[in-house]
Amino acid sequence: LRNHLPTADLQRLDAAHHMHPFSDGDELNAKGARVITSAKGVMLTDSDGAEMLDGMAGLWCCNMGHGRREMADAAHAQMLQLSYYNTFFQTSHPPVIALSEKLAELAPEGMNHVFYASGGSEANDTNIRLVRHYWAAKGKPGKKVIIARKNGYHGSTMGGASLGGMSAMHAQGGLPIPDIAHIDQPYWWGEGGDMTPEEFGLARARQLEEKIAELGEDRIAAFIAEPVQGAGGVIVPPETYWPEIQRICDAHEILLIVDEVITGFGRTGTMFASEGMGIRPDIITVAKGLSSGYAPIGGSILSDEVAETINAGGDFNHGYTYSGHPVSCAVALENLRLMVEEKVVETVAADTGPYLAEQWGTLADHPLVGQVEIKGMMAGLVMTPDKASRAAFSTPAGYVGLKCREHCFAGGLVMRHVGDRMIISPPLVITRSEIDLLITRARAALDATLVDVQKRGLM
Ligand SMILES: Cc1ncc(COP(=O)(O)O)c(CNc2cccc(C(=O)O)c2)c1O
Repeated sequence: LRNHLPTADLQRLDAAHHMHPFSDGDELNAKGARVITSAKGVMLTDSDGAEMLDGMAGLWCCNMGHGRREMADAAHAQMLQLSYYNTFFQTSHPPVIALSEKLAELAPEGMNHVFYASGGSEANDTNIRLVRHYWAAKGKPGKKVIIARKNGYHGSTMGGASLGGMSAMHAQGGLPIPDIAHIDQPYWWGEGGDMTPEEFGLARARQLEEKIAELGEDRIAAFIAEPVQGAGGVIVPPETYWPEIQRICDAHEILLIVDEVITGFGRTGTMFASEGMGIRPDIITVAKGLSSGYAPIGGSILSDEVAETINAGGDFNHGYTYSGHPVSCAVALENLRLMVEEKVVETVAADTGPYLAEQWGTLADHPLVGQVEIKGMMAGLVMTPDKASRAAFSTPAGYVGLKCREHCFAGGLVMRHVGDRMIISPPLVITRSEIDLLITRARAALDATLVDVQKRGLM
């Protein structure tokens, strides 16, 4: 597995044979990738033996932390028992049955059926086809349009990337696919102007009602949104936003898809963010924290009404080879068992989440920081040259963010940048002392970035 090659050799082979996601290949290959070789708890180790605090839980997914032996044992046992069988052709297997039963137990009331995928993008592709099939089964085949939001993120398949509102993704591959519409995001700091957050939240939610009227309710199938935008930069919507979205979905015959790929399984301090934010989904997209990243798995948790309509609608001609993969299901089941047994979500809600909020909040006094936002254990801050005017830096978006990210890595912390916002989403098992380490390293990176910014005369 090439675990013990020197870094330079690993980087050379990586550059020669591996195409990376979301990367500028030549730039990365000239520099050489950072090679992560092992991880334990919240700590990563790279091929030079350098240790880093994994402030991003991998990619928002390692909720239970890295290197849990119980997960390896669950995978090993299942591989020996039944390493693969499909769930097509009227077959099933105990791991997918047990996981589905567990998800029905953990999901919000009245959501008792799961369709599986290998990740969040595939699950959202399922959702596009499923909601269109749902309305056809209801005798309203014209209801095809799905409304989503600019700067939302729903994956990188043709469907997922089309639902997403990232223009750089749409520019490659002729996206979005037909019958996908976007409204603005509820990002007050960047787009709120002179409105109060409360006014802004209502205004942005009402764009949904305006879009429904513009396109015609008889053409709209669903609205999809993340409770809190993740890859968009941890955008926590104003309090007024979601109740208004819910009112609009209730008032008009459209399904509500809540994409909880990031926010699901404890990330915001409740098992699902929907519960904590009073949202009543018809479909919940899940992935990431479902298995804590130990094995690829995603899915769509359906309301009873949606499931019953699909089940009564004849053949639903959709599915994947690895829908309900037995090893992924066994690993996910063990992940959820550990999460519940160790009361991880309760601890996030009552102890480490509030502590992280308190410590993350101290960064608001840093000269570079405009606003800090946090929901459970996903947090963001925006860097600005002028807090009062909420100005952006004159450099291209992301220039200052990239500087800060490099200072983080140099200081032993993985913190993500989205534009000039810095974001964290640590493993939910992070302790108070590890939070202290995270904050110390984040502040040091902000200090070093401030020096860079002042040297360049950016503030
Ligand atoms: C809300 C949401 N929905 C769907 C997906 C797609 O899941 P898959 O990747 O498993 O197909 C995601 C994934 N989120 C994601 C994936 C890759 C990178 C980053 C980033 O923040 O840089 C975020 C996501 O955050």
